[in-house]
Amino acid sequence: MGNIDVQAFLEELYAQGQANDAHVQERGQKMLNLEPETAQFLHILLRSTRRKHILEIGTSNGYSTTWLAWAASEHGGHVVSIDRDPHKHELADANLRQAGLRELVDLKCGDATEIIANLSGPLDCVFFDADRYSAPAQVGLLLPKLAPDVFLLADNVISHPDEITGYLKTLDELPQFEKLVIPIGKGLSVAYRSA
Ligand SMILES: C[S@@+](CC[C@H](N)C(=O)[O-])C[C@H]1O[C@@H](n2cnc3c(N)ncnc32)[C@H](O)[C@@H]1O
Repeated sequence: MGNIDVQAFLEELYAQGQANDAHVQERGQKMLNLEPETAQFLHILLRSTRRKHILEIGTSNGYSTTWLAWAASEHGGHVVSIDRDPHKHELADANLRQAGLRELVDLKCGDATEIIANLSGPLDCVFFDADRYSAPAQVGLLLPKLAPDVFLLADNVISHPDEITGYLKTLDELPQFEKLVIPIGKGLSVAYRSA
């Protein structure tokens, strides 16, 4: 991972994202980074449970991806992260290089549902942070690719309750999963199935 101070890098990257989002008008140009406390919670969760095969849907400029890859780096894991925006894909590439974590991340550029259809498993953690309307179909495609012991995580439960309803309903149809919503940041849905 090199000698970089990843925590300091992440603080700077978050500040850059906030500054960008304050001045750009178009939503597609905003970075919409995860709240730092949510990102840190994911980092602790993934590190402590030694997640090795992590999928992130919604890379943006790589802020949350860096947190996930940093967690994975502790125990030989890796991350696949998807975003359809080529400019953000390039930013994430540069940011992960700067963080010294690029080799742990497979960045994929394109529509998440299409990419997921061709992805191989097993995955032991999926983090949904993109187009919430597509998430139910993505869960369906991912089910056969999930490890027996797996987390399904999704942000924006409190901030976008209407948009995330379909995803939460889909989770309700999966009785093997224990679920809760943590009121951290914009509201994090945590679903866990044990082996
Ligand atoms: C909220 S941002 C992700 C923020 C990022 N996880 C972070 O914390 O730094 C959502 C991202 O999802 C991407 N996105 C939205 N819908 C998508 C889709 N259907 N397929 C691929 N990417 C998508 C957008 O381009 C955007 O960069």
